Amino acid sequence: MVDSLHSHHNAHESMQAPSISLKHDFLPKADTLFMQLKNEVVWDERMRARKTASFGVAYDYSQIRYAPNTMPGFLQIVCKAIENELGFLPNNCLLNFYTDGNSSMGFHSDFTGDLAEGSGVAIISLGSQRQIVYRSKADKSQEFAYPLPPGSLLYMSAAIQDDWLHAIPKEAGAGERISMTFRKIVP
Ligand SMILES: O=C(O)CCC(=O)C(=O)O
Ligand SMILES: [Fe+2]
Repeated sequence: MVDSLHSHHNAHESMQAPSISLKHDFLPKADTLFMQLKNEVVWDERMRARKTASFGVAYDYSQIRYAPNTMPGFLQIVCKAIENELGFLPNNCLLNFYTDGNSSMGFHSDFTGDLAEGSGVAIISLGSQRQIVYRSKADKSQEFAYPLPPGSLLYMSAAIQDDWLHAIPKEAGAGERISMTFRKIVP
């Protein structure tokens, strides 16, 4: 099922929800992939708030440079599934490992200047369910929260980043979560 909410670019836009799309049960066997990534990935610990890893083309993210890294076959399959669903083939997958409910990501917008024309950011969630919260840049009081169950696919167009910040807030009691963020980067 796809929940797609389209904002109308008018004066009341801040009252509209962000035009993300969220598809539940996109990825089968989310638990298996979670365990495989958790155990087999060489996690980068340069960041304080969470562990990360990058596959595919080199990528600069959050002031950290990730070297090019071969995309393993099982991630190439996920990239193909995303191409089927969203119409672009990602060439980078950045993983975020939130070890517990204290791991978080503060409000930010993703840089879109290096994304291929017509593509945005796709996020597959694995492990413990967390919420993503969108906050309107025009009216900070406007916030919209969406639960991200394991196996779900969230898509944000590049344009959403102009009008909205997003965050993964701390959540007491949450367990381990891995998010897989996919981009088609133009070198
Ligand atoms: O972990 C998530 O679902 C959000 C990731 C994110 O916003 C990012 O990597 O920029
Ligand atoms: Fe982000």
